[in-house]
Amino acid sequence: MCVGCGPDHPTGLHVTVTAGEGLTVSGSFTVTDDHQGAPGLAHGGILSLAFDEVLGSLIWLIGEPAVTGHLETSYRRPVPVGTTLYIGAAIDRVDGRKIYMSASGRENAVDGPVSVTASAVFVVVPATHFVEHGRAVAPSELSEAAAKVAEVNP
Ligand SMILES: CCCCCCCC/C=C\CCCCCCCC(=O)SCCNC(=O)CCNC(=O)[C@H](O)C(C)(C)COP(=O)(O)OP(=O)(O)OC[C@H]1O[C@@H](n2cnc3c(N)ncnc32)[C@H](O)[C@@H]1OP(=O)(O)O
Repeated sequence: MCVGCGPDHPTGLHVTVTAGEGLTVSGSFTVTDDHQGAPGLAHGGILSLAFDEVLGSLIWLIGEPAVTGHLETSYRRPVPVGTTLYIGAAIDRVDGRKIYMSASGRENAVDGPVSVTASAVFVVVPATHFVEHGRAVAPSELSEAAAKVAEVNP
């Protein structure tokens, strides 16, 4: 039910992400009428969510839970409704619990014009973070997340 990536989420972004070489991922997000801000254009906050999602996917490669500490987004070109953004993201460096990441989103092709760039600091947290701070979740929700780590990075 993740609003960024959950395939069954009725109003989510349905971002898809694939692991790449090294500590990289690539994702895509198609902007629909549900994501409009100004007439005909994507809302910047929605684009920021798509980037948070793709950047957040990098933590599956590390296998440690982490949360977004800081996310900075630069909007370089307007993104029309109907665009598919191809988002490439990478871990640039790790400093203690801090994971520095960056990403760029290109319009309608992996080599299309750059529309949005972002950088982020994710902070590694213990798995208990989600239990202590989240609403009560079924054990199956956490075990599904743990299984995803094993699947992506055996
Ligand atoms: C049985 C297995 C179960 C596995 C379960 C896995 C489930 C995972 C499922 C799916 C995950 C993928 C989903 C991705 C979704 C997208 C990501 C999101 O939307 S996350 C939500 C939004 N973000 C928050 O809600 C954070 C809220 N903030 C906090 O919780 C804390 O402030 C936190 C953890 C970020 C830091 O708090 P502190 O007390 O733990 O850590 P301190 O000691 O303050 O900082 C540690 C280091 O980090 C730096 N730091 C802290 N906050 C920072 C910030 N905001 N920006 C930059 N650096 C920061 C500090 O300067 C410090 O650095 P120095 O070690 O001194 O060098």
